[in-house]
Amino acid sequence: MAFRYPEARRDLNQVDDYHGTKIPDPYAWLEDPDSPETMAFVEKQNQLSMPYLEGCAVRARFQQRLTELYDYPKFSCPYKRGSRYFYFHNAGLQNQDVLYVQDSLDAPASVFFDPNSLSEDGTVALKMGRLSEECEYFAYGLSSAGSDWVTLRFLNPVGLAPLPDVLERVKFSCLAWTHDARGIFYNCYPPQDGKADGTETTSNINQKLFYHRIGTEQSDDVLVAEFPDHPKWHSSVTVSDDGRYAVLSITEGCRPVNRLWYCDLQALPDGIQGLLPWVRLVDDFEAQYSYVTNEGSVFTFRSNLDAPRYRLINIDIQNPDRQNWTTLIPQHEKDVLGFVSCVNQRHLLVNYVHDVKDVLQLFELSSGRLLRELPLDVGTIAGVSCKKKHSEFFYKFTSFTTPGIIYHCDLSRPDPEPRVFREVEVKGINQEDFLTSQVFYPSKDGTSIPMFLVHSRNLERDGTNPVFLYGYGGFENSIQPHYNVAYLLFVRHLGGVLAVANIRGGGEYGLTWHKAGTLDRKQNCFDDFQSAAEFLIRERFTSASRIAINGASNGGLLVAACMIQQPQLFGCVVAEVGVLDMLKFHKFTIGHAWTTDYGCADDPEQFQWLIKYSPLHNLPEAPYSGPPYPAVLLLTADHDDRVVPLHTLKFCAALQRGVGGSPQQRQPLLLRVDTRSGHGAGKPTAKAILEDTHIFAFIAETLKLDWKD
Ligand SMILES: O=C([C@@H]1CCCN1C(=O)CCCN1C(=O)NC(c2ccccc2)(c2ccccc2)C1=O)N1CCCC1
Repeated sequence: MAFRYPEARRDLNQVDDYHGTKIPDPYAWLEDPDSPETMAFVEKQNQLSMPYLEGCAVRARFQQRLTELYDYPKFSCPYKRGSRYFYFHNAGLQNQDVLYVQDSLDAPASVFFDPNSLSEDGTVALKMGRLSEECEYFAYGLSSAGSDWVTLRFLNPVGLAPLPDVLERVKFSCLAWTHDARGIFYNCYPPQDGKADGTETTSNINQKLFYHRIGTEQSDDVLVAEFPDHPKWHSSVTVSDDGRYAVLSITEGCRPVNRLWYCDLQALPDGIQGLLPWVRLVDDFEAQYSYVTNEGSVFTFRSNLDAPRYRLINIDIQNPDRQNWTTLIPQHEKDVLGFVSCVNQRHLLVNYVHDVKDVLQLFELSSGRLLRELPLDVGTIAGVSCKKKHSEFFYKFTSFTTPGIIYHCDLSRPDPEPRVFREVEVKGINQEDFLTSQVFYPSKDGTSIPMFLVHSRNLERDGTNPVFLYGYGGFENSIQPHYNVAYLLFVRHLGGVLAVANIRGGGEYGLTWHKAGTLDRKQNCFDDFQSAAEFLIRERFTSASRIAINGASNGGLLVAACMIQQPQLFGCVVAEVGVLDMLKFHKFTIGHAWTTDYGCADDPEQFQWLIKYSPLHNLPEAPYSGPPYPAVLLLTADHDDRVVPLHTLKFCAALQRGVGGSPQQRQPLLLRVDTRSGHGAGKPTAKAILEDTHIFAFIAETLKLDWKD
């Protein structure tokens, strides 16, 4: 059935000039989230989309099964702090995970912090938390309605008495106690005009680094670093394992590179009283240096300096010249060095990523010698808990079909073997029903791209199976196997194939893989993703009209751009919180940080890159007579201050006008704007279940899939 889409005013006077090229922006009025006209547009879109989504044939069935399956107990690794253990737990359907504490691993646990008590709808989330070294205080950051804005508060871990200290305007912040527990390093932004609740689009610049002393007012906090000449810089402090140094990492945007400054806190005659006398160990943006540990003046960093797959280097800050730097663990010839943590004083817990699958090894800190490999199935390490001063550590394993297994290893034992500490089962779904495989397919330029496939064991490769193809492709973000019950329901009850394409732009093979999907090579991401669909069709898993593509954030850009480039290749597109206006993204909230992957339209050459694929600027104009577009579901939310909703609102208006008016367009082009919700982090379980239900019900409806028990 054809749809009548809401009329959206086109302001034909709104034309921008990019280095001589005139670009109309008729829906620019949708950039004001508070205008009555924008609010009316959102309301009309929801009035069209919500009845359709609620009316999808499998919606109730999917929601019921998803709720049942979601309702399994979730645990984080335990964290030993002081003499006690802390861990996050969710009974199954709680909106937010709860932080528990126990005196020993098998002692009864009690609630330490329960964010669920802080809001009726579960939209207040615990974004960050940090106990001081000897558990004198617990600092924690709360965010509301999905916004990136955080309010920091403190409580006494014994008795849980709240302290009066409150720190506001915190965002993208570190949280680092000095070991004397007298105070904490954190970041905040200067006051701004207008709202700061996550519905505003105001640019986030001039982030500063402060030191807050417990028991004082935020207005008395000590400004310890600021960069007035570099408004886009972010800073982040780590306090060294021995408590002596404040290690400062400075980034500009999202490139995996940073300056590395430090301050010897013991050398401060009067303690932290003002801007710190930072020593600039590395004062350029040529590479990334992440603090691992230090033995006295010898610091170990994970770095990509001359090592796109990363390596460990040692820098003696007494002999800081580059020619004195040494390699502790050289770059692996194929695998990417992932996280590295010091444990048991003299060991390094080292993660490698081998063809998108995790490996865990133990090395000797003093020599960089490999001691042993820790047993791990094919999948992903979803969490690690260890400290230099502890001999024991925990790690959590997950995969597409394993919800979570937590291992415990104590290196002080004579035979330190990891043992299963906790394994959760999901009732009602049988791991044996699913087959996970990894394939490699050629992209347009011949590059071999890995892709995970999950489907039922008895799948017929007759070209008729529905496919849910997911991708991201940016910011060095690797998409590794992860447990998602909605994916498993799609496979089990809608007879689908889950496909996760590890396209360029991610970090799957290190920096070269990331760079190959950025700036003037961004089209590689789209080629890789379209090639994934072509591969699945060629290999007779499916056919174009049975393919649903999904991506969020940078992944929303991915699927929107691929749809526009090859509308006949897909049957359904679900674009979540996407970056869709590539000419203006840098103007809003933290968008300026993404120019490291995308470039910026303010630059004439980069404008030429962006205008070629920007979804908002490459949609067909009415009257459209090309191939019908797939069914489209666009999702965004009113408190998304990471990727502001205006991207999706403008794109929706242009899509419904450009394509929606065509008589050949039978599939729906819908937008759903959620409320009291944001980019994704901290989303309450109830909202997550409803959103996944809408997504898969929409896919089932538009691909005409039947539920099979
Ligand atoms: O949300 C995003 C992107 C993807 C990764 C994080 N991100 C962000 O936009 C994160 C925004 C805040 N942020 C920075 O601007 N630099 C980061 C950082 C994050 C990842 C990689 C490098 C730097 C930072 C700040 C302080 C200290 C340390 C790091 C950070 O968190 N996008 C939305 C759509 C396009 C990209």
